[in-house]
Amino acid sequence: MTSTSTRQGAPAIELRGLRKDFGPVHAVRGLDLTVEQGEIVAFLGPNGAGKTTTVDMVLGLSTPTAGSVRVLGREPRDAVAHGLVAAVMQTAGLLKDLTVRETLELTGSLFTHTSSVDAVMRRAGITEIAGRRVDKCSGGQQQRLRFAMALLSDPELLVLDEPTTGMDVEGRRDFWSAIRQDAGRGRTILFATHYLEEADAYADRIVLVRKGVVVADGTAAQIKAMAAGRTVRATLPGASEAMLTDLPGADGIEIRGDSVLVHSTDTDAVARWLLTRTDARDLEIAARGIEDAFIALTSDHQDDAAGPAADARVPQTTGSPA
Ligand SMILES: Nc1ncnc2c1ncn2[C@@H]1O[C@H](COP(=O)(O)OP(=O)(O)OP(=O)(O)O)[C@@H](O)[C@H]1O
Repeated sequence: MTSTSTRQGAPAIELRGLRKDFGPVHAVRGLDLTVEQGEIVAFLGPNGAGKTTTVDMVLGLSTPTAGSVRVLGREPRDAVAHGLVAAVMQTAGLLKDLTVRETLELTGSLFTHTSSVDAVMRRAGITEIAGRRVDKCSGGQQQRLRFAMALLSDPELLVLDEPTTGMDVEGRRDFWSAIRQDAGRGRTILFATHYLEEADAYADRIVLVRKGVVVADGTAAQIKAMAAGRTVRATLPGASEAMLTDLPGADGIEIRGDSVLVHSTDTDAVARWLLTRTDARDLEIAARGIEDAFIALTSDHQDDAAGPAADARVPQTTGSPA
């Protein structure tokens, strides 16, 4: 990789107080994040959390309303111009009449320094489809072609924005296996995704965003630990929110007819309170699935002033994960 062009020791990405407004929409609301060189970071969050808006600013495609972005110690556009950063975007256009090899040769002709077309095809796992026309490639193969295009400049930082959206299970697995093998070479990778299991399987570190700010930052194990919790289900005739305002330790409460579901990390306290302070009966306590936990961490219940996101937050890591 072109390490001589990188500022020595500079973080791969440094975002400070980053904000982006689109008129009245506050898409990013004061986001701080440091990604060290060599880290593989998943940028995870629900629809509209601000992932793409942030990625666009990292790539110099848009400018912040406030705050700063540094990429490998440089302004984003400068880093991109030096070939230090490349992106794999779901929507990036491909010319459908060209073959895979022709696409890469054409892209390579735009750079002064490039890796060989054969080498990037090998690394992206598309050597066997070199002669195939782009419009005959599956969605997954097209994404691996975009990955190969991104590798041509041998970038220090690779940014992937929801790279596997719409791909089937096999396509996603092949895509990630190619990315993972390449990441072994020390490249920094930031990928935005909706898929918790992808973040879990492929990232050293998960940064969870919600409404334009970071709400959790840690290893997959740390995120899962903070997302851990259980659900208390009880029958409570005539249940209402007003009856449950003093309920201790609830991360979220759902009322469905005469049933109450309470998400909590201290389900003993919840159960005790329900049994002693209300007419609740038929209590069941069950572990939450990881998807439920993710929803709990990023749901609107987190808006409460003393919301559990603040309580459960994993200390922000500024270096590589242990
Ligand atoms: N160009 C724009 N003009 C107006 N609003 C925008 C624009 N781009 C994004 N937004 C809004 O900013 C917020 C953040 O959007 P963004 O696309 O960054 O979220 P995201 O986390 O990438 O979501 P998704 O997972 O759905 O792709 C959303 O409310 C979105 O509607």
